[in-house]
Amino acid sequence: MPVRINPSILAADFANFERELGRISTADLVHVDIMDNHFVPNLTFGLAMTERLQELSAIPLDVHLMIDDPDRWAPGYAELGAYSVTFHAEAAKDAVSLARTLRDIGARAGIAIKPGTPVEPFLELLPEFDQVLVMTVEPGFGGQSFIESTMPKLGLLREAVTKTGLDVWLQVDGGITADTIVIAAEAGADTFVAGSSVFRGEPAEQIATLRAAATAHAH
Ligand SMILES: O=C(CO)[C@@H](O)[C@H](O)COP(=O)(O)O
Ligand SMILES: [Fe+2]
Repeated sequence: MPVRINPSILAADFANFERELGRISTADLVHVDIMDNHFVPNLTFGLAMTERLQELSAIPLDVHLMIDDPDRWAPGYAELGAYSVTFHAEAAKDAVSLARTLRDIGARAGIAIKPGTPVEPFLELLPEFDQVLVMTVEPGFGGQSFIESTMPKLGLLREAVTKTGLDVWLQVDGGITADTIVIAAEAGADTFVAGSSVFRGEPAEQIATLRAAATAHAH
């Protein structure tokens, strides 16, 4: 199964995004964390900065919205050209309707769940989404430790995706390193977000290491 490695620019130098994007050119997508200091206790940036990243980036954008009222804001990220737009189930008023809007605009539609949110209610909704993001840390900050107790959710998702034959990517985000990526790949993930572990070292080397480990253990 193909795997995808998506570095999170939350761990990059915010004053040098153009240079930082150049350091991750071997990645599949660039993960862009949008935080509003309401849904999570941290603040990053919004539409204007993302629009500029879309212009600068040679690889597609994987937008992760950690914001209240995604029903209002998410379509704007699809309209600016983001390849994938993922919003949180806990914040959305009508997740299915929002996913349909995102797809109509031309983006892949993703739904994210926090570590404490059960996955079962979403299994029958899988045809409505292109990606499910199982958060492996509490959303809000980079550099946290991987929460392994989230892994059974991936098992359920992988089983449902295999059974239905749908093209739904299963993403993990938070605390992904060369060690934890093996656990997540074995559990069923195929799309991996990594911030600190990519930007802390030499990004091209880190991306290659993560890709090799995930490929060796993916389903
Ligand atoms: O969404 C988030 C955090 O809420 C992430 O995308 C982080 O940016 C991942 O950072 P690391 O855990 O890999 O440092
Ligand atoms: Fe993220």
